[in-house]
Amino acid sequence: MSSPVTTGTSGISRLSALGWDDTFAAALPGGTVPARVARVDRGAAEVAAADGPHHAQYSARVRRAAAENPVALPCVGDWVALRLLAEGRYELEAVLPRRTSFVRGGVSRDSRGGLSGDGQGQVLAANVDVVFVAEPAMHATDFADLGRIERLVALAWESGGTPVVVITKADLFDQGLPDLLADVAAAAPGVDVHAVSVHRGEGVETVRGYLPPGRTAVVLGPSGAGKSTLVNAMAGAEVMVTQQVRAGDGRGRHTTVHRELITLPGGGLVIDTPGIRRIGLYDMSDGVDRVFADIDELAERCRFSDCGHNGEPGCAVIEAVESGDLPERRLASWYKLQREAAWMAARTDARLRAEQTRKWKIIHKEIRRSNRNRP
Ligand SMILES: Nc1nc2c(ncn2[C@@H]2O[C@H](COP(=O)(O)OP(=O)(O)OP(=O)(O)O)[C@@H](O)[C@H]2O)c(=O)[nH]1
Ligand SMILES: [Zn+2]
Repeated sequence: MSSPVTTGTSGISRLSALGWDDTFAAALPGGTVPARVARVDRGAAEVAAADGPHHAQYSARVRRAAAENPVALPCVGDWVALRLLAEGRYELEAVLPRRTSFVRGGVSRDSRGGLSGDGQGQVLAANVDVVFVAEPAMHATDFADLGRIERLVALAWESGGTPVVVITKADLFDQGLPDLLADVAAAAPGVDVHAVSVHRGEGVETVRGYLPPGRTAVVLGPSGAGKSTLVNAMAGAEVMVTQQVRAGDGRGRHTTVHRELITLPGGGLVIDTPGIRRIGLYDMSDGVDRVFADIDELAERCRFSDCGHNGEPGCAVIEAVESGDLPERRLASWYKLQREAAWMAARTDARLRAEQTRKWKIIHKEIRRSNRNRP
């Protein structure tokens, strides 16, 4: 019997161009066809399947699961199982297990790479392989911000994807570029770093090389970093709306309103959603450890295993700062991200929250008592 769910060879190659592979195939329920989510609406998704684009309503099961935990909601980049209801009418029956995901709030990745946590997380993008962290060599009157790179690289690791730092607008900073690249490499150990000037056509091919057919990327970075310009250059066409920098303050503006899963001509995909554009710092404690692997390594030589590198005796990290081996800026950045990560965790972890409330009550009591005892 020929079923409507058969996918021919040309369909398979179209699917693999979208990132489909054996791992996803193994998770596909019987009697369904695979598709990738290109955009989500309330209760429905625009998807790309082997035979083209479809509009698919969420099944009752998907809606129930999402009501319980929003992480179960389909998001851009998800691979999903479609069931044919009637000629041309599909239902989105299941979200296939995500390989990577950008989650905002409340949820973190467990040791097996799955998602855990009891907070109200929201998945911003899924199954992203490469995370380009775009930072302009120079932007208005500011130089590249190493702290922002560290933050976004940590976020990239946390997603499960592979970060690649792209220093954009290299043409604006010829002189300092070698030093800058060395600083960036030190700020993101184990991460590839490239300089790009789209205006001069330099470095674009190198970055393009990370996106063969079927690989999916996001580009993170501040507004005006040149993200859209870079994607358009990689595409060889205008696939993203770029913003002319406003006269006067030299800053770009958010203008991208369009499809959210972009297939580059010649292969590779780019996810660009409003959420990904606004991504800041969410749950990222693992990511912080990884981006500060050098500090982690030094910390093994601290006298106390739980050393906070904050004036404890025998602290190898402080010693490294004093001897000049570790830039002081980097330790300051570590403090800051560590605090933020702890705060994010505290905010979303009910148990920890209760414990902190208790702690604060005790502290407040102490304060009140010491105030009372004041002469
Ligand atoms: N000098 C120089 N300017 C660039 C380069 N690439 C991009 N720009 C300029 O930077 C400005 C912002 O570029 P966009 O690509 O719109 O930046 P974006 O990161 O997508 O910005 P948002 O959409 O606001 O997030 C534009 O005026 C670009 O022409 C480059 O290689 N060199
Ligand atoms: Zn220490």
